[in-house]
Amino acid sequence: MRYISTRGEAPVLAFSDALLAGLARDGGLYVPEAFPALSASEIAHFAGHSYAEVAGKVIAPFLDAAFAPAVLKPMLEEAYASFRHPATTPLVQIAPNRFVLELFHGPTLAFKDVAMQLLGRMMDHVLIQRDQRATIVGATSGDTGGAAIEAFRGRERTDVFILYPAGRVSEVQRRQMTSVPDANVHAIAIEGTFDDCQAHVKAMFNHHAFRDELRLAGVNSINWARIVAQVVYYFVAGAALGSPHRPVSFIVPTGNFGDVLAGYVAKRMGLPVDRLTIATNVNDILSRTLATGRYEITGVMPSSSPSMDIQVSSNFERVLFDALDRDAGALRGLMASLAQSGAFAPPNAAMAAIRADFDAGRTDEAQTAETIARVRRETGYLLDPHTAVAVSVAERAAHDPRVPQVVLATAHPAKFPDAVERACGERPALPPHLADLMERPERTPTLPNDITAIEAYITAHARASGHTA
Ligand SMILES: Cc1ncc(COP(=O)(O)O)c(C=O)c1O
Ligand SMILES: N[C@@H](CCOP(=O)(O)O)C(=O)O
Repeated sequence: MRYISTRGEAPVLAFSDALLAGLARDGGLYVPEAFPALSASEIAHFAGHSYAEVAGKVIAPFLDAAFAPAVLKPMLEEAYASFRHPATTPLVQIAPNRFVLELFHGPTLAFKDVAMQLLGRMMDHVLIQRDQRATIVGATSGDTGGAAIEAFRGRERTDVFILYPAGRVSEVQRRQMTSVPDANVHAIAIEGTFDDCQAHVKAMFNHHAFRDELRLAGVNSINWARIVAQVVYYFVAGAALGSPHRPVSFIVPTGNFGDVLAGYVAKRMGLPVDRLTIATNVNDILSRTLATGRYEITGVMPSSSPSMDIQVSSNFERVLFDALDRDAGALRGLMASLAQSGAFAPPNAAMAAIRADFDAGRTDEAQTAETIARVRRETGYLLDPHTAVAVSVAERAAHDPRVPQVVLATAHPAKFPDAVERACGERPALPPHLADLMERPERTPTLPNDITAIEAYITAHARASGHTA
C-alpha cells in the first residue's frame, strides 16, 4: 500500500515512511492510495476471535514489508495485553438495541490507548531497523497526550513533546502527562487553546529546516497509523452484533474527527455501517457544517467534555478529499480559504457525498449532565461526559430501530470526576494502578502561545538528549 497527500504535492510514501512522517511536507495528510476490501466471509470470521487476531487481519493490508506477520503478531499481542479487560473493547447494552463500546480499558483510561499502544511499538520497530531517532511533537486536548506519554515513556529512540492548553484539561488528564518521570517525555502547558497547540504542531512540521534537524514525527491523528489502529474496533463491534449479515450504526463523540474517520474507513473496507453519526458538544463546527454546508471556525468554548473542545477538526480534510473525488487542487483551494478567512464551503456535490455517509448532532452542557444523571439512575451505567454527549445524540437520532446503535465510549468517567459529580452527585474512583495519581509530583513548564518560544524549548531539550539529525 502506498500513501498520498491530500494536498497532492508531497512525495508518495510506503507505510513505514508515512508512519514516521507525521504531516505531509505540503501540509496535507497522508491517505492510502486505495481502501483495501475485506470480504463478507472474512468479516463473519472475526466473531469469537481475540482483539489482537482481528487487528492483525484488519491492519495487515495497510502495512509494508517492515511489518511481516511474524513482527506484527507479537506487537499486537503485547499492545493489547496492556488492557485491563479480556475483551479489550467490550460492548455493554444500555437500552434496547443501544450499546456502548468501551474503549477505555487501556493504561490511561481513554480510547487513545487503543492506537497509541500499537503506534509506540511500530515506531520503535522502524527506528531500530533504520538505526534512527525521532522527536515526536503532539498536541492534546487532554487524552492523546497522556496516551502518547505512556506509550513512549522510556523508549530510547524517541523524545516526546506534548503541548496542552493550560487550564483546559481535567486534573486527572494533566497529571497523567506531568507526573511521568521518564526523561524522554515532556508535557508543556501552552497559554492558549487546543486549536493553538495543534496549529503550532503543524507549523513545526511546515518549518522544514526545524522538522529535518529534529527528525520530527507525529502521534496525533494526522498520523495514518493512528486511524488504521482505530478501524479495528468498528469491525470487532460489528462482528459481535452480527455483521456482515446485519448492519450496525455508530455514534461517535467527535473533536478532531480521527475516531469517526476510522468508522468511515471501516465502511469503505466493507463493514455494513448503516449510519455514522458525528456527536459534538457545544464546539459544534462539524454539526454546523453538516447542517449548513459551510465549515466556519468560531471561538472555542470550554465544556465538561474538554477533549472535544476543538474547532479546527484536522481529519475532516481526509473525508473532504474523498468527497472531492480526490481532487488535491480543489482541496488546496478550500484549505487556502480556511487559512485566509477561517471558513470554506465545499461544492454541493462534495457536501452531498459527506451527508451520504455521515449524520451529525450536538449536545449542550445541560443535556450532557442530564444524560449522565438519567442513564445512571435508569440503568446503573456511569457515562463519562464525552460518551454522554454521544448517548444524547443517539437518543435523539432518527434511526431504524432494527439496526443496533453503538455509541463509542471514549473515556472512563474517573478522568472527569468533577464533571461527573456535578451531573449525578457521584465521584468515580480511579482504578488501582492510578490510585495515587493525585500525590505524584508533577513537572510541566508553561510557555507562551508563541511558536518561536516553543521551537526554542524543544530544540534545547531535544539537543540535550542528542536527537538532532
Ligand atoms: C474522550 C474523548 N472523546 C472524544 C474525542 C474526540 O475524538 P476525535 O478527536 O478522534 O474526534 C477525544 C479526543 O480526541 C477524546 O479524548
Ligand atoms: N481529543 C484529542 C485531541 C487530539 O486528537 P488526535 O486524535 O488528533 O490526537 C486529545 O485528547 O488530545
